[in-house]
Formats: sequence, structure tokens, C-alpha cells
Amino acid sequence: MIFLKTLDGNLFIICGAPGSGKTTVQTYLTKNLGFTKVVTHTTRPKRNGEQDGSDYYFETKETFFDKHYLEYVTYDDNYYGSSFEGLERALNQTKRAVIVLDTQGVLTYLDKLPAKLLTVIFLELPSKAVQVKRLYARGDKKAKIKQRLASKEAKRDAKLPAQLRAKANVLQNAELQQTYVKLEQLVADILT
Ligand SMILES: Nc1ncnc2c1ncn2[C@@H]1O[C@H](COP(=O)(O)OP(=O)(O)OP(=O)(O)O)[C@@H](O)[C@H]1O
Ligand SMILES: Nc1nc2c(ncn2[C@@H]2O[C@H](COP(=O)(O)O)[C@@H](O)[C@H]2O)c(=O)[nH]1
Repeated sequence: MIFLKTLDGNLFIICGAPGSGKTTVQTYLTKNLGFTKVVTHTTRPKRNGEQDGSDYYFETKETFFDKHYLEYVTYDDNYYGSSFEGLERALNQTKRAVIVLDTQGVLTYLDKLPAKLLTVIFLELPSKAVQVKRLYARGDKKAKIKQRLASKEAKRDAKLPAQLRAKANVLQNAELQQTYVKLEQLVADILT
């Protein structure tokens, strides 16, 4: 384990399938519950409305490897990575930070960082049909949705991996207001 000295506070890690609501939940935590987002890096193209530096640091395949990462992964043929500095910066701001990771990244964080710092939330979808509907409503093109859901990473993250069963808080994200209530309860349980 590394980095023990300089990190202080709580890091909530959100994971789950495409369209499970990770970004939605992250935004709720930052807008309503005093969390600071850890912005990560990716080589995937921007979606409509996404902004460099707030949604992601958008990189090319060349600039991506100029940075040094706490961990990085390939997901649906794009690179994604998070830095120790980004995490430290977010925790220094509000002592409560939130990051969205794939499940491989979650396992790396659990391996590298102190357990007392981490709360893992795995978001569950009510059904595959709801998942497709939400991605389509977000503006994703049908072909993109098909490609993303066929990727081995999306298939892996469709269900909570066995290695995370004892570590993750599973939240069903069906009706959004109910999800927020469950989220507030979890934050209160962990942080008070
Ligand atoms: N409970 C909900 N009910 C209805 N719509 C929802 C709900 N949760 C999220 N959404 C909507 O579903 C879409 C996908 O949500 P979001 O982008 O948060 O998912 P994600 O897990 O971050 O997806 P991805 O992994 O593809 O980036 C968004 O348009 C969001 O507004
Ligand atoms: N291990 C990491 N996973 C990350 C990081 N940033 C995002 N993600 C995950 O990638 C997929 C795809 O994201 P999308 O925005 O293209 O839908 C998703 O599961 C994210 O949670 C990271 O730095 N490291």
C-alpha cells in the first residue's frame, strides 16, 4: 500500500454498468452533499455537452501517456486513467471526494489505498431494457450503444464482480428520487 501519509478524508467510488447512473449520482454528491469530483483522463471522444477539465481531461493517445497515473485501464478500446494528484487535490478541498471508475479500477484502489478512506457504491439497473432506454435518452447513437454494451468491459461491469461482493454497497437505481434518498442515508451512515 502506498500514499498513506498525505491522504485524509473520505473517497466515494461509484461503479456500475453503462447507463447505471454513475455520473448522475456523482453530480448529486457534488451539488448537494459537499463532495468534490475527482476528474479523470480519457482518450474517448467527447459526448454532447461534455467539457474538458470538468467532465474529463480529454487526451489523445499521445498526451494520455505524458501523465502518470495511480491506475489506468482500457475500456471499450479507449484509455481511462486517474492520478494521485487529482485525488489529493479533491480531498484537500472538501475532505470528501467522489470518483467514477470501472470495476478494475476499483480493485486497484482497494489494493493501493487505505480501506478507511474508501466507500464503494455499485449501481444496479432495473433491467437491460431500461439501460438501453436511458443511454438512448442521453443522446447516445444506437450504433454506439450497441458497441459499448458489447464490449467485454461493459459485460464484466453489468454485474457486481465476485471480488467486490464484500466491499461494495449495492444501490438499485430505479426511481431517481428514491436513489437519492438511499444515497443520503449511506452518506450519513458513513460520514457521521
Ligand atoms: N433513476 C433514473 N431514472 C431515469 N433516468 C436516469 C436515472 N438515473 C440516470 N438517468 C439518466 O440515464 C442516463 C445515463 O445516466 P448516467 O450518464 O449518469 O450513467 P453512467 O453510469 O454515468 O453512464 P456511462 O457509464 O455510460 O457513462 C442519463 O441521461 C441520466 O440522466
Ligand atoms: N479505472 C478507471 N475507470 C474510469 C476512469 N474514468 C472513467 N472510468 C470508467 O470508464 C468507463 C467508461 O466511462 P464513459 O464516461 O466513457 O462512459 C466507466 O465505467 C467509468 O466508470 C478512470 O480514471 N479509471
